Amino acid sequence: MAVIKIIDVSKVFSDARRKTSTTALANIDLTVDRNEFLCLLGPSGCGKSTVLNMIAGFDRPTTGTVSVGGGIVTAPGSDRGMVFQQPTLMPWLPVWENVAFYLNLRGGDSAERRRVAQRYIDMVGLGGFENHFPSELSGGMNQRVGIARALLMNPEVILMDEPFGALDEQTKMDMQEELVKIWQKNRGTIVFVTHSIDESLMLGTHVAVMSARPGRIRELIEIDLPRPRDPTSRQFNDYKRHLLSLLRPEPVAATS
Ligand SMILES: Nc1ncnc2c1ncn2[C@@H]1O[C@H](COP(=O)(O)OP(=O)(O)OP(=O)(O)O)[C@@H](O)[C@H]1O
Repeated sequence: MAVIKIIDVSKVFSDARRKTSTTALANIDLTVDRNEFLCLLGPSGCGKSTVLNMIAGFDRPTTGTVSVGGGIVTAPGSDRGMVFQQPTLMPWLPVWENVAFYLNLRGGDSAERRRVAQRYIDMVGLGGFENHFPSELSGGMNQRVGIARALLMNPEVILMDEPFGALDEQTKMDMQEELVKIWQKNRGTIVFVTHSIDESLMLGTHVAVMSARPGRIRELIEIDLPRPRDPTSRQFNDYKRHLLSLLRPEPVAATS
């Protein structure tokens, strides 16, 4: 069943001061079903974040519609949790209060908020660090805090914008494994932006390959690989070859 529906969406950014405009997206159609893990893959500047921001409700399409759970998106909402490349934590709050941030906004019993937060802290493997402050944690651990905070909202969809982009290779692989485990356990729908072919193949049930600006969906591919995925397997590399060919610049027609 479709949770996210993007229908004929274009996005033009206008700069009144410079009197210029940029067509970031042109006529995008994309459907994401419940429990899918969709990776949006494409070169820098092709509009991946723009698509995610429109699903999140941070931005509006110039034409076309984006809907989540049957309703047209007009603003951010608690049905969509966002995880950014930099985890945007409150440095003055300990881990557990960062994770419980949205519960804190609602008020209520502190012991109960702490209990709920602990569940998600344990889920992302941060048990024992509840009372640490973000400055006392590594980049990967802070990113786990951001993921726990998004999971706690129990949103319909989780939107992730290159969440592991700033991490070293080893931490990135650990986090990918962890995220897949959490997704397998909780299910739910994830849209994950990346420019890494390997990352998209390690994670996605589907990969939507975007073309360079103006962004379009070149192909939506279902990834039929067993988990845990083996990046050295023949099937993995068959997909990789195909994705590479899609990401190569489209040939320009020759002129005489
Ligand atoms: N607020 C904005 N105002 C003007 N132009 C914008 C704005 N946001 C994005 N753009 C332009 O839209 C295009 C797509 O940007 P976007 O950030 O969505 O790409 P991306 O694929 O996520 O890139 P990257 O992988 O480098 O983060 C780019 O040309 C960018 O300059």
